[in-house]
Amino acid sequence: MGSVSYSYQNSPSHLKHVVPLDFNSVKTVPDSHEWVVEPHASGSLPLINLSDPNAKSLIRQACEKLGAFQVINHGVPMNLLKQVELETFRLFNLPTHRKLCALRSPDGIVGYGVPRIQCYFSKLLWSEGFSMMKAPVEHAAQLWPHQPDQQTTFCNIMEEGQKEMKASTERMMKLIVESLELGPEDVKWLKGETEALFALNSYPICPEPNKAMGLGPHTDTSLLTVVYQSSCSGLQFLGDGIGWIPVHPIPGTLVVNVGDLLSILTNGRFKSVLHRAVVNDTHHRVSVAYIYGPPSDVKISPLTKLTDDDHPPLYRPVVWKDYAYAKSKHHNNTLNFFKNTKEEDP
Ligand SMILES: C=C1C[C@]23C[C@H]1CC[C@H]2[C@@]12CCC[C@@](C)(C(=O)O1)[C@H]2[C@@H]3C(=O)O
Ligand SMILES: O=C(O)CCC(=O)C(=O)O
Ligand SMILES: [Fe+2]
Repeated sequence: MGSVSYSYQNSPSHLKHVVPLDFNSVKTVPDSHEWVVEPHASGSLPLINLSDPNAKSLIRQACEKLGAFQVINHGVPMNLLKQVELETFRLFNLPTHRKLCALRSPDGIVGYGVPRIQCYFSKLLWSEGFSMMKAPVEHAAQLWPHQPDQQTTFCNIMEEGQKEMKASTERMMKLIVESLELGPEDVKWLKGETEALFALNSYPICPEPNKAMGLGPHTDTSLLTVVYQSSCSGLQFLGDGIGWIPVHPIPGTLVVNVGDLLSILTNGRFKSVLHRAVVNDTHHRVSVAYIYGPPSDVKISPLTKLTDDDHPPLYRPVVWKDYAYAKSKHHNNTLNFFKNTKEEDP
């Protein structure tokens, strides 16, 4: 990958779903990236203090009603979040040819490239991403080949960020389980090696933000996704009968949303909520998502205690990997694809 400016237009067609547009080189939104962006509504996300004695029931209500909320007192140090953000800017501000040295393989999950959900949409997205699991040692060496100190700093901060996000997410999962009047014995696998993906998202400044989309409407495949979006808005959740609810950033908060697997686990009680990220013409926005799922060998199915004769299990058991694979085929219809078909009476 020796060449300098490597724009999407010049890339072979099989790379169009992997190599992002060279956003700095365009003054208008090209046809390939032109979206009709529905305007947002008014409204806000519930803000929950994790130290509040009522946190449990507030989380349950938020997960049942919208499927998303914001948290404070989440335990992740503010200073660490700022450092993760700084390193995220360092990465995305690298020249395009350098970022392409850490390109994700077309069927891979980790590395640099367009968001994996690009394949759901006919129009291209105004964003780029970098995902990792644990410390991205090899990718850091490709991104900063002549700066070993920067490689170490990047890896250390990303590792620490994942460690703290994991602890906070596990605390919220515990509250969720208790809020459903269940105990650790009902979800023994939560104590095992849960899997997680750390995804850095970048939304370059867009000359015509009403004609482009950062991340198109999607639900996450995870159990829970926890997002740090710093001081720039862009993330919006679709509320039933409300429309796109923008999340105005409050310093130090994290945004949490229910993913498809948690919706399956709760037999549909918790909503896996559609969300999107819009772009703007003044700020380069970044966000950091901790995408938390079950251990790789655990089949997720509706919890027995949440089902009975009147509430039969709505979904078939599935492991995360198979669910994610099905999602690349069925997109936002994947939950329906895993629905139990009602047996006919004899
Ligand atoms: C295990 C997962 C979770 C995926 C799909 C698959 C691999 C890559 C993940 C992400 C990471 C970036 C945002 C997202 C929306 C995307 O485009 O790719 C995520 C998506 C999801 O949460 O569904
Ligand atoms: O950029 C954001 O705020 C949203 C990111 C997101 O939805 C995701 O990573 O799945
Ligand atoms: Fe998402």
